[in-house]
Amino acid sequence: MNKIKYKILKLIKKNGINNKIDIIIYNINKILIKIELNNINDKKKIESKIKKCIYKNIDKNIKIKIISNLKEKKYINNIKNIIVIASGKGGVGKSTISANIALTISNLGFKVGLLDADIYGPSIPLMFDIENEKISLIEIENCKKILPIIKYGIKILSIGFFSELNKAIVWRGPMASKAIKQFINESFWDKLDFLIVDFPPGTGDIPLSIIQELNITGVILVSTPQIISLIDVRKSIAMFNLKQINVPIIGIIENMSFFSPKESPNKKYYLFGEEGVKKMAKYLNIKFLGEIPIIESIRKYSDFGCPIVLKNEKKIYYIFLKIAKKIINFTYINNI
Ligand SMILES: Nc1ncnc2c1ncn2[C@@H]1O[C@H](COP(=O)(O)OP(=O)(O)OP(=O)(O)O)[C@@H](O)[C@H]1O
Repeated sequence: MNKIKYKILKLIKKNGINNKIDIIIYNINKILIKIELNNINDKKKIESKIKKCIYKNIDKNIKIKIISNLKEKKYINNIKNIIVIASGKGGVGKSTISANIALTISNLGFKVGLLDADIYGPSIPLMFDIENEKISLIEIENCKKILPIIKYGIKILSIGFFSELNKAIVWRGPMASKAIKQFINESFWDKLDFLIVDFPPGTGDIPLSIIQELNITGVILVSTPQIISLIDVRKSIAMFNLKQINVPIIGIIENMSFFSPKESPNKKYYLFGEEGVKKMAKYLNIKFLGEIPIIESIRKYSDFGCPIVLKNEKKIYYIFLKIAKKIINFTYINNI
């Protein structure tokens, strides 16, 4: 047995696969190969190379099972891109940015869904004035599915629809990730080009277990320029970069960058510090996607249930348009 094991290891190395590998031979016809991967996307390619060389050089009737240290994430057929909007700290504008980006991408002609997965404070229903909407089910191929609510041309589901107002739900990691998974897999999104996910802030076990379940195309981080927010967002960056997680970071957005009073629009007051996110992005070699100033109407229209990009405020719309185009470009490059 050891002879065969050694032969297979040699063959695998000869085929240019240098990953750490362990081989268990049950009997001459059945082997298990454990392989250490850095990226789950390499699994299929390596698997087929290994199988090919064993079939060709040893025996084409051997049953080979290959397992890896990284878990394969579920791919959702009808959703082309899942974009997560995350932050280190709460209250930095993650939901505001999720809502406005979703609407801007939709305005460019894409089919967009918005999933409010922020179990700590789901605010999308308020921002879209759909707090009192009732969720309905639809039967598709003998299966009951949740029907997202359609508002301003996008499909929306929020964890807030399933919790009574003013009643806090005590979520645990597995419970939250199961609920989010159900939201994605057991809802009738139909075909989507983009599903924007407003993520719970931080690096606790809840965001972590959700990330492990989803096939995320890329993440966008949001931070204000103040030090306390930067410290927390760096923890989130480290989490997304973890070998076991390995979610591509599309870039970072600086929110509440500065304030310009109406009477002197060219003057900028850096209330939370100047260009903190921009500098950090450069230092960490992360793409800086744009800065959004503090503007009263952003807050006002969100509270009224109609995100600012739907209003005729060209300057703000162009800020979101530039960011949206960077996201779309990222997905084009990544989906090739
Ligand atoms: N650029 C901005 N200018 C003015 N107000 C803003 C801006 N960005 C966000 N806000 C306001 O700040 C508040 C917090 O924003 P938001 O709810 O989007 O943050 P969040 O990070 O999603 O918070 P949470 O983690 O609590 O869900 C909201 O009232 C929102 O309208």
